[in-house]
Amino acid sequence: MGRLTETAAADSGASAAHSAGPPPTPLPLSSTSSECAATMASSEEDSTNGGASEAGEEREATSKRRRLGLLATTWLIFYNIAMTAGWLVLAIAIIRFYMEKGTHRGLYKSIQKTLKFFQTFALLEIVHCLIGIVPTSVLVAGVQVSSRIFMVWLVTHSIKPIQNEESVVLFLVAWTVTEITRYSFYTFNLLNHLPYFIKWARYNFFIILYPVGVAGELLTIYAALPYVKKSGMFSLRLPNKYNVSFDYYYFLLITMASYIPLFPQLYFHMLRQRRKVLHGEVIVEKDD
Ligand SMILES: CCCCCCCCCCCCC/C=C/C(=O)SCCNC(=O)CCNC(=O)[C@H](O)C(C)(C)COP(=O)(O)OP(=O)(O)OC[C@H]1O[C@@H](n2cnc3c(N)ncnc32)[C@H](O)[C@@H]1OP(=O)(O)O
Repeated sequence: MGRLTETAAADSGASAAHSAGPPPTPLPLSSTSSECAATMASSEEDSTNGGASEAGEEREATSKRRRLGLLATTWLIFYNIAMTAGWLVLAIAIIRFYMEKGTHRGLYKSIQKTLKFFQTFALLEIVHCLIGIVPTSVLVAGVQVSSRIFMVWLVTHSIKPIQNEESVVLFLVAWTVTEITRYSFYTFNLLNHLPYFIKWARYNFFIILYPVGVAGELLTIYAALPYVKKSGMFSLRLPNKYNVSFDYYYFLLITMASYIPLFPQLYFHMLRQRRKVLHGEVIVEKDD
């Protein structure tokens, strides 16, 4: 797979573009996501810019909403509120479990239904990109969501003996904090009332949480390997009527290896988003 995104950041041009009014943002929502070649300008400048910046932001937000359409905006607000609530419920359940039991053993079992429901619901994020109501690249969202779905259903749900591993707690906590921040960011952003600390959290927490979450995922898959090898689960041995063989053990090894090229791309994508949103850089992104 080639690079997920390519970025040309123009630091100096950004502030000039902003002081002249709303930046020349094309219509990321009107182009198809597979094209996903969009020039995106920042939605906020340094707070030092004061009223002019706020007026520019207001105009940009209004024109963005108009482009998005009432139906899509209403749906996204509903979706983001539901997801924020879902991950909040999960956070409360995790904290309560620890306070009552004082151990992580049994935690996964007690929260698994909520986790499975809301993480599976997140498949809609790929649909949002495909139909063009959010400007995220299908590829970026696809890798992010599918790796989570894979972890939930094909690893943690399917391989019961690993459910009490500490590494499961690691990715659970990283995902939960990330998603509460991310979905509340989208919600407030759509409502045009985004508190700065949520924006700050959205584009800073991931710096630590992404590596923590990925470490948790990789350690969990690693812990699953002996069970998969012993049980031969999800594997197809020859001879069989289809004349194909599949070994889930090697599939897991390949999946672990695929984090090496894929994770840095997601991480650098987020670093670019951070520069765009928090520091006002103009970013040109395109899919391969
Ligand atoms: C079959 C097996 C496959 C296995 C594959 C294995 C390989 C996997 C390797 C990598 C594995 C990663 C696993 C993940 C682990 C974790 O999550 S750990 C916890 C920490 N995680 C994070 O911090 C996640 C960070 N990632 C994300 O936030 C997203 O997933 C993202 C897709 C990368 C985000 O990208 P993007 O959407 O481009 O960034 P934003 O800045 O948030 O949004 C851009 C614009 O889009 C608008 N938008 C997006 N979604 C919505 C929405 N739901 N509602 C409204 N608006 C939305 C957003 O407002 C932005 O708009 P503009 O302001 O106009 O730019």
